[in-house]
Amino acid sequence: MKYLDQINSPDDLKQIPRDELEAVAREIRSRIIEVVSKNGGHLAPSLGVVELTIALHYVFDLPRDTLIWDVGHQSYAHKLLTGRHRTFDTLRKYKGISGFVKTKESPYDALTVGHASTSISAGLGMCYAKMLKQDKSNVVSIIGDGSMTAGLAYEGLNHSGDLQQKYIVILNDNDMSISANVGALSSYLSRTLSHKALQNMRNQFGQFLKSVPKIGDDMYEWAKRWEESFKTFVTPGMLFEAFNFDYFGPIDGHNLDHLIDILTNIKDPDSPVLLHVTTKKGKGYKPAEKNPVYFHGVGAFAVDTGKCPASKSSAPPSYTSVFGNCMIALAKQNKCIVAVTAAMPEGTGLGCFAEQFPDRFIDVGIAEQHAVTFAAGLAAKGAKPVVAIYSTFLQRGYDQILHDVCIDGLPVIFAIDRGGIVGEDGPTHHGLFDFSYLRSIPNMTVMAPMDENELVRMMQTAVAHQGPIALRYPRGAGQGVDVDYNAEAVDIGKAKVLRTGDDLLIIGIGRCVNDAMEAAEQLSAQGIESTVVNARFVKPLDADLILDLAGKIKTVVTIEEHVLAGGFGSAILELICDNGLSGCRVKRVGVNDVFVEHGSQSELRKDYGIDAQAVVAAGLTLCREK
Ligand SMILES: Cc1ncc(C[n+]2csc(CCOP(=O)(O)OP(=O)(O)O)c2C)c(N)n1
Ligand SMILES: CC(=O)[C@@H](O)[C@H](O)COP(=O)(O)O
Ligand SMILES: [Mg+2]
Repeated sequence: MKYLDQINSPDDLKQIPRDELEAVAREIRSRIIEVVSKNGGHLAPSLGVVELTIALHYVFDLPRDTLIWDVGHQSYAHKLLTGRHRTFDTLRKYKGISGFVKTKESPYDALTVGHASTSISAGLGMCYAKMLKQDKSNVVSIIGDGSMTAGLAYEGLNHSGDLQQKYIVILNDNDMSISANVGALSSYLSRTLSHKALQNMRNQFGQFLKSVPKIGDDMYEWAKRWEESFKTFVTPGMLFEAFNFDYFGPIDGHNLDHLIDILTNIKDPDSPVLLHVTTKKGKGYKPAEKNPVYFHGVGAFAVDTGKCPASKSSAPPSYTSVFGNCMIALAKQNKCIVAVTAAMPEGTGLGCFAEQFPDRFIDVGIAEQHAVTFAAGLAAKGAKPVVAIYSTFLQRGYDQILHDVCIDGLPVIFAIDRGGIVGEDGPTHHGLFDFSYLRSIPNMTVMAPMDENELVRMMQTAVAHQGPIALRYPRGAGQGVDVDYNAEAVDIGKAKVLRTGDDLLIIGIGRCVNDAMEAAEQLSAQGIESTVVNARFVKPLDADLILDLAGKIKTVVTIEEHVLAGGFGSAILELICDNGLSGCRVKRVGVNDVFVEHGSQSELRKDYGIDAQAVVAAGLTLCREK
């Protein structure tokens, strides 16, 4: 590619004549579409910021100046301009480059991101650290309108206005989150001239007014009020002006010349500046422009049609789709059921629910803390809220779960999707900590289904339960079992023996129960007969059953798609130890004390040892030591 082949850093970009940058943008779009059509990824967000990315790399002195991309899912152009054009084919692939901004990957990646709305707080911190070192280089955070719905963003804005650091925030407003954006963020009508000279003239005029004897101050205040009311009327940047940011915009985020001029004007600010740019999500690829929701995060697709290969009809339904169908069935029976999502209606399978029960479907935006406490309020007044939030994003609402739901034991259901290894999104998105962060909270019940039919049964259990309860299930296809949406509930704290054998006890939780069964078959072929238990509950454990079996068999293997620290296996160890079961030896299969990288779920499960082979190895070791 004529331009990308010669760009290994932003300095190379600066050598390109300004009137050829549009051609660079075309090449970048073509490269992004080419690779994402094969690897999958966040196409629409990245296509929407191609010009903005070029302008930022053209104006600022990277990596001395610091760019912080919020979420980082829109960073493909940034990667292509910072030496990753030749490795871009490995995007999101196992041991390839990440689909998000990642400090380990490049000196141009200032912060590892993936969870939304962190860029303002982190950027302010970087500003302050630079100030302490008399480092006058710029810090620029780029945050989307969807990510501006999170409270954390306002905490950062509020503090920025107080610290008055030399800081630039760019609001990339494409009027979309993953779905249509929610919340009161107003659409912006006009723009404020940003030219520094005009800003200087404004300041000089103010000084002149103040200098007029006797009436100067009053005239200045009057002029100031007039300007504020004009700006408030014409460019409602008042939200940001209230945070002591100088607001500029909104400007066309696809007009390269305009962007370069304005960024040049606002560079090296004397106080916090917010530049509001409007962009089109999916810009430059018609299917993505037409359907930015679908192309927000997409699998492999045919470039000419924009169509993804039809999923094999034989593929089992996803846990997510079964959850969505189950919610509709339950809501028909129970008028109290209300679904709450944090900006992920499609991802959590609630799209159809929202259509059928619009009054009982609430999307709070990217506001997981609010979602949980809002649900606590719903429950406190008789509703039966189902909070559907991915495991990794629910981490953001931990205190709200503990403080606002569990202390009072309010009947909130947590439908925790993406539990376990999620695959290509990598370490910022794997849901590997929820057993630990939930089971330590009094009044909380934690369960995980072994298959999609058991998910339905556990949802029945959850709706009937009069207290906080969480069920956690994985990303992707189910086990291919029949699903009975009228199946009866499972009894809380009761496990199920799936297979008997005297040589080894294998206890699995969630989808890992299937690995346990596979391992038992492999061990049987080697003369080792196992009892396999589907634990169903992380809390409360089926203590009587587990202690009885472990006391008899003495060799135990646990398996979970979760970190070992504080997870399901730890709970089994605590139970066995606390009950003085002597001579009982336990091996836990789970994720060691590391962050799991990105790749396919199957590659990662194999690489991190969360599979039948790992159970077989642990079982053989224990039995040989008998
Ligand atoms: C804390 C958190 N919640 C939810 C998500 C899922 N998520 C990723 S991108 C996104 C929408 C972001 O919208 P915006 O900031 O406007 O960026 P755009 O995709 O429009 O460029 C959401 C909800 C996340 N990454 N982090
Ligand atoms: C960027 C982001 O956080 C989301 O788009 C996330 O990647 C969605 O994950 P799923 O693809 O599992 O719904
Ligand atoms: Mg957006």
